[in-house]
Amino acid sequence: MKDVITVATMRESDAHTIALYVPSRELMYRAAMGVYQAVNWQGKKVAIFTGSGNNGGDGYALAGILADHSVPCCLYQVSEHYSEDGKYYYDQAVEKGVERKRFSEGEDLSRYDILVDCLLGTGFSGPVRGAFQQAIQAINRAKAYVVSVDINSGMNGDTGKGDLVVRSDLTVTIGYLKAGMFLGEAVWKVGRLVVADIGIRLVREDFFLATPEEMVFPRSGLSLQSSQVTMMTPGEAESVSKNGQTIPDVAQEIALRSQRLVRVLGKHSLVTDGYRTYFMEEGEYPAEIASLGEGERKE
Ligand SMILES: NC(=O)C1=CN([C@@H]2O[C@H](COP(=O)(O)OP(=O)(O)OC[C@H]3O[C@@H](n4cnc5c(N)ncnc54)[C@H](OP(=O)(O)O)[C@@H]3O)[C@@H](O)[C@H]2O)[C@@H](O)CC1
Ligand SMILES: [K+]
Repeated sequence: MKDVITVATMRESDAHTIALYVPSRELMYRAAMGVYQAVNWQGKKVAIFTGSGNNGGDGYALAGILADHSVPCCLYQVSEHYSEDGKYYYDQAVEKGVERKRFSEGEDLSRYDILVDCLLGTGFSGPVRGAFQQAIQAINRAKAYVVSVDINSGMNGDTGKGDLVVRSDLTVTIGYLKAGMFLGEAVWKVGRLVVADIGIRLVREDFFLATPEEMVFPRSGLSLQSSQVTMMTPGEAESVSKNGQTIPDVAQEIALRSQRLVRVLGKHSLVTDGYRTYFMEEGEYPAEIASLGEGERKE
């Protein structure tokens, strides 16, 4: 069972960890090292796309690590701005002789085997702006293997939504899984998903990724094996959402009011009793669980 968290929890946990335990620069290095360790880079031509925040900073730190391991890479900068830690690792990458380019539309990316997406992370909000749009389109058009760092750029980490989102072959999420990656269309934008543990102290637990056997509901005493399950589609949950509620918010509210489990169907179904909320891990499920609640779909 793994924690799945909201962007707010991730950002608070980052800040808490930085304030009390680990300097932010060290966390950024660990994030980049986590990405480095998740991919076989040897013999590959690599381009790293960087934005203006700390997600871009992860990319600069990765460029330095790749240079240390004699893996050639080119930085494509989509913004002229840097975070403080990002600038530190950018300067290091420059010192190490990493090639750099300002990204421009129509860039030929066909020579690269791996594209790394460090454009936008948990600081992203609203529709994708400016040159970031062209960069995301260029990454999605390319034939190369795409690695997204932390969150696929353009995706809202809480809802999984986004009009223009990087499609990755691999997403290395930093610290903890983010809820948006399991909701709606997002699951089809994320290829393989791995977590880079960088020693973030979690300030609270939100949701969990679990097998059906691991899903227990101590506060309500309800059980997935019982018949007390209301089934909903994501569209049905969204249709009753109010005041910006996300799908987990809606499901939790309905579960608490009805004192039943609510299961929102999807590649990773969400199951909640209002107190504990799980996303189902992929896998073969026993027939009685797979068919649970049929005929009980919410109208
Ligand atoms: N120390 C830590 O906490 C650690 C954080 N880590 C990493 O940092 C990431 C979070 O970094 P972050 O907070 O700097 O935000 P991030 O996602 O890079 O981007 C923000 C920038 O994007 C821009 N922007 C926003 N919306 C936009 C839009 N719609 N369209 C276009 N641009 C838009 C906005 O620019 P502005 O418009 O304000 O100039 C802003 O500057 C996190 O995901 C993880 O990867 C790890 O290294 C571990 C340690
Ligand atoms: K990203």
